Amino acid sequence: MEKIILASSSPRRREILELIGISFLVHPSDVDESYNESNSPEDIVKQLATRKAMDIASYYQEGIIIGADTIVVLDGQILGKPKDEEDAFQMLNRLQGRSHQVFSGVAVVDAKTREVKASYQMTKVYMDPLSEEEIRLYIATKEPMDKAGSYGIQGFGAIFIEKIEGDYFNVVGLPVALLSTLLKDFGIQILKDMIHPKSIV
Ligand SMILES: Cc1cn([C@H]2C[C@H](O)[C@@H](COP(=O)(O)OP(=O)(O)OP(=O)(O)O)O2)c(=O)[nH]c1=O
Repeated sequence: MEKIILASSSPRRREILELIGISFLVHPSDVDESYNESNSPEDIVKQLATRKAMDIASYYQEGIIIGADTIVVLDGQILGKPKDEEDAFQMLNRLQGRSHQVFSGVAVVDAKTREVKASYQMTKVYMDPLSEEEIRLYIATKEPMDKAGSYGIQGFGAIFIEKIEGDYFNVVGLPVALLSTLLKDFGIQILKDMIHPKSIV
């Protein structure tokens, strides 16, 4: 059976992969995550996911490497992770009371052949109005600081997400149904090949 390697430092991505019961190793990439602002959001997340997966593929003779990248898009402008608390405040102040898009790219690389398959998902997220005080209280939890758009739908942020249209896991950082489709292109069927015996109850 092929070894699966998650090229990510994100605990959320690890938890999502654990949810579906596959066995994998974690090997985070520290490649440069800069991008060309004139590219489309979908191209940016696919490129960054591919860059992370290709970087880690270079350490292995064989195995299937998974990379991912998530950004928030508001009025055509990309919001990544906040630089500091003030930046988080600015982002949340812009996002509150309206909808935005979350794009996640996923790339799967076969380390042996260097074949790459990359795709993306978009989820529309509606955020409730937030007062300045609420934004400051939320920032004080530190939850925003390592997340695109400065919020986590899976944490305290759940309190002010009114609804979403699209894949929830895409917002958290790993659109797992899309990943499953990409893995099929490499001959891997999660339910048939990969479910870890310990996860079956
Ligand atoms: C919008 C949103 C983002 N996020 C997270 C997902 C990603 O981890 C992060 C965006 O940063 P990324 O650069 O995509 O990922 P990362 O730096 O955390 O990890 P790595 O590059 O090593 O894979 O924002 C949430 O956890 N919840 C949310 O609701």
